[in-house]
Amino acid sequence: MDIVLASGSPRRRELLERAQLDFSILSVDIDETQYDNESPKDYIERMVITKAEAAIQKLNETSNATTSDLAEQILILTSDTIGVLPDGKTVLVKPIDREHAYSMWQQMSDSVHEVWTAVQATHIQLLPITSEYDVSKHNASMTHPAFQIIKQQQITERTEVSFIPLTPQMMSNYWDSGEPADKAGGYGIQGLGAAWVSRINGSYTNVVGLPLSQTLALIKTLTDANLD
Ligand SMILES: Cc1cn([C@H]2C[C@H](O)[C@@H](COP(=O)(O)OP(=O)(O)OP(=O)(O)O)O2)c(=O)[nH]c1=O
Repeated sequence: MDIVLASGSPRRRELLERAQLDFSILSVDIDETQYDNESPKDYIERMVITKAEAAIQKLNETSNATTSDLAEQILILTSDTIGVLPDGKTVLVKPIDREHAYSMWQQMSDSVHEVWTAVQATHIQLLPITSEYDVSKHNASMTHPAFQIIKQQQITERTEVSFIPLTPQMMSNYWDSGEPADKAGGYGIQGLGAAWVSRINGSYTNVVGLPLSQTLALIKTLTDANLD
């Protein structure tokens, strides 16, 4: 079964490459706006499902054109990373601007927050589907192949991250580095952001965006269950 990492994140690609698996990349773009009163758990679970649905739609568009290039069975991996404050409700996402980053960092300064990464593995298979349609008012039907979900499974891994006290100068310098912009909570533990982290409790790769050993276990569960 082919593995497709449906992610535009270079961190996720680099982490999965460390497992020396064959996989390909499919970038998907979805609306990541949190609903009003949506819990962190509901939000992150919805994100990985929506990313998987977007990937299936993209593959189906491709399969209509070039079916022969695609494997008949694919395992799609989608992932989403958020920060969660100790109130258990406030979600830290990618900063939309400097002020947004500062307001998140003020709440994380000299405190502990959690980083949650959800991973969904979605096993899909190319199957014939029949669609009914109306040609010149005569009913007709057409069969064509499309990917359909055979099985899906999710995990969510949580890591505690402690931050040192942050000064306005530190925040200003860090924002100007450009590193925070595309990262949940506005920091990268794998980059300059490491200087702000005094301690972590849990998986490091989870903070970077893909809990590697847990993701590999998930892949194994789904592929073993479905391959001869
Ligand atoms: C906390 C933290 C997050 N991040 C990154 C991981 C994720 O790429 C990003 C959170 O945004 P996500 O929406 O989870 O992912 P993404 O938009 O980068 O990629 P995808 O196409 O898969 O949706 O923040 C770090 O790189 N380092 C960190 O320390």
